[in-house]
Amino acid sequence: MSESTMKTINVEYAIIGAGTSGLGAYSKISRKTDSLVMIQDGPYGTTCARVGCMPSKLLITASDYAHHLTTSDFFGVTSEGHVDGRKVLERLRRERDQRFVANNLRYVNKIPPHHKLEGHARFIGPGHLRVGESVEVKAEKIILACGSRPAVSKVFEPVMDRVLTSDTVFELEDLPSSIAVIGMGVIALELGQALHRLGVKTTVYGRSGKINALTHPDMQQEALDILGSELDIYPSGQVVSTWEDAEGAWIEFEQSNGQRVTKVFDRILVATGRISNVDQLGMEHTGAEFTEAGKVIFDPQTMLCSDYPIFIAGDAAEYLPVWHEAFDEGRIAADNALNYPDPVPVDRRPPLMVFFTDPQIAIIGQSFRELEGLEIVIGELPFSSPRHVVWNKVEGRIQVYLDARTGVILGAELLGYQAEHLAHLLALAITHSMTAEQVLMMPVYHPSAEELLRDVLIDAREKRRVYAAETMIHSNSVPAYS
Ligand SMILES: Cc1cc2nc3c(=O)[nH]c(=O)nc-3n(C[C@H](O)[C@H](O)[C@H](O)COP(=O)(O)OP(=O)(O)OC[C@H]3O[C@@H](n4cnc5c(N)ncnc54)[C@H](O)[C@@H]3O)c2cc1C
Ligand SMILES: NC(=O)c1ccc[n+]([C@@H]2O[C@H](COP(=O)([O-])OP(=O)(O)OC[C@H]3O[C@@H](n4cnc5c(N)ncnc54)[C@H](O)[C@@H]3O)[C@@H](O)[C@H]2O)c1
Repeated sequence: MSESTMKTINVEYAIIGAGTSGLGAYSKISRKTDSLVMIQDGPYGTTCARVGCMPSKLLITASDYAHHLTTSDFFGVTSEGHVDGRKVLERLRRERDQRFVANNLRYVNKIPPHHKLEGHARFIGPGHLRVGESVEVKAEKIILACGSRPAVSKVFEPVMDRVLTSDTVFELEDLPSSIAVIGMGVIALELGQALHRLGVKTTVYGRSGKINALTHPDMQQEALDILGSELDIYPSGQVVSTWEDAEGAWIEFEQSNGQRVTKVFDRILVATGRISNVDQLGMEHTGAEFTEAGKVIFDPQTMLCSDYPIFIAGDAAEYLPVWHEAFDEGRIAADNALNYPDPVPVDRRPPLMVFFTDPQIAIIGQSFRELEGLEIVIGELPFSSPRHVVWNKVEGRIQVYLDARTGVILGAELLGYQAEHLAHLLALAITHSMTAEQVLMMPVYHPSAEELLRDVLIDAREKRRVYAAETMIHSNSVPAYS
């Protein structure tokens, strides 16, 4: 492409990526100026709606129905039925495309054409982007909202025809007969359990032996025990080789005890984490600063990358790669791009994450690992209330971490049926630095799952009293928490 045929666009703001974070940034900046462009490589619609949160939850809901077919006998309700894999996947894509993706596209379609540019953006100099082969963008301030992609290691190269990731699994015409799920993170457990419940012969291969989102060893072990009682799990080891023949894709897995297991599968779902797309932006041309691991240095309170007029948001930042954080970060980045060179730091919300497994896993605020060794008490109970007994869903555990001196709730780890709801109540309490006593003032209906929250806070309160007596701390002493 000669220089003369190259089109150059000069704008004040460029946003790379039209996902949740990029659109969040766009909605703020476009209210203030017309001098902006949002560059999108690949289909519009966002990772969340197309290949992330929404299709995965649609699959999980179908699997819940399948699971009821096999568990309703307990209630004296005999049910018969079978899973039609094609229909499950057709309905998933229909709901996804007609509701979630369509909603997003309606918004994107309303964006004026001169604010949108399609193609792969990469830096060729500070503030200077090449988009595809024929367009250049010169921008004073740039927001990196380019998301992430699934990591697939080289060991799977011989079986790539049978490898799926979260980008491709929802496009299957029919459910596979068997699947190896590689990884024991959130995607592996959510999709692995859903596929298993839909009748796919599923084997999960982990690496560390732990479900690392939970950090208390008892919580990790209980989660593994419960999920392992339903799923075929090899929790620790590594895939040492793969090959394909007429039977399918073979996996040779070396367990941490040195024993090797070899199995054949129709498909392999690789869910071993995601890599930020920032590595494909040519950041070396920007002058930005990097960590030793090669990650762009940024301030999570402003999303500003060092002192350059570059901001980062969403999964690209690899900070808190969940939807509500991508949404927040897009807005924080936009506000600070608008304020540049005077960024305004914001207090981030307490961390919150939910695994939509059964039982669910939820982590709020500071984890046990972060608090270990500090003056805390742990309220702890099995995840059971009269309501859970009624549901016949009594597996799991809840732990709530209190500042031992002040009683302020600092964090919690949950493993239990519909833990998401208690997790949100705890998130509210943590956001407002509430004490267990303050939460215990609210009315709690009987019989409700919230009775479990009340009871675990009473347990924490009692433990705090014992702690105070043992350490002679008066419960109204100077707060350690501020
Ligand atoms: C299977 C799955 C399930 C999930 N479930 C949940 C859930 O239940 N709850 C939850 O909170 N989170 C969930 N997440 C995470 C959530 O989807 C992400 O945190 C969120 O979508 C990230 O948004 P984003 O804007 O950072 O990135 P994206 O939405 O991925 O947007 C980035 C965009 O940038 C484009 N792009 C990349 N490079 C370039 C370039 N060089 N030039 C131009 N454009 C570029 C990409 O094509 C993409 O469209 C899930 C993720 C997955 C994969
Ligand atoms: N409910 C939700 O909020 C939700 C659901 C799905 C995805 N997501 C987002 O998507 C992101 C990606 O999810 P993910 O599950 O891919 O990543 P993850 O980081 O949660 O889990 C990856 C897992 O793979 C393991 N692993 C890595 N390399 C391995 C190997 N070679 N062999 C075996 N195991 C290996 C890791 O130990 C880890 O347990 C998450 O960070 C999450 O934020 C969120």
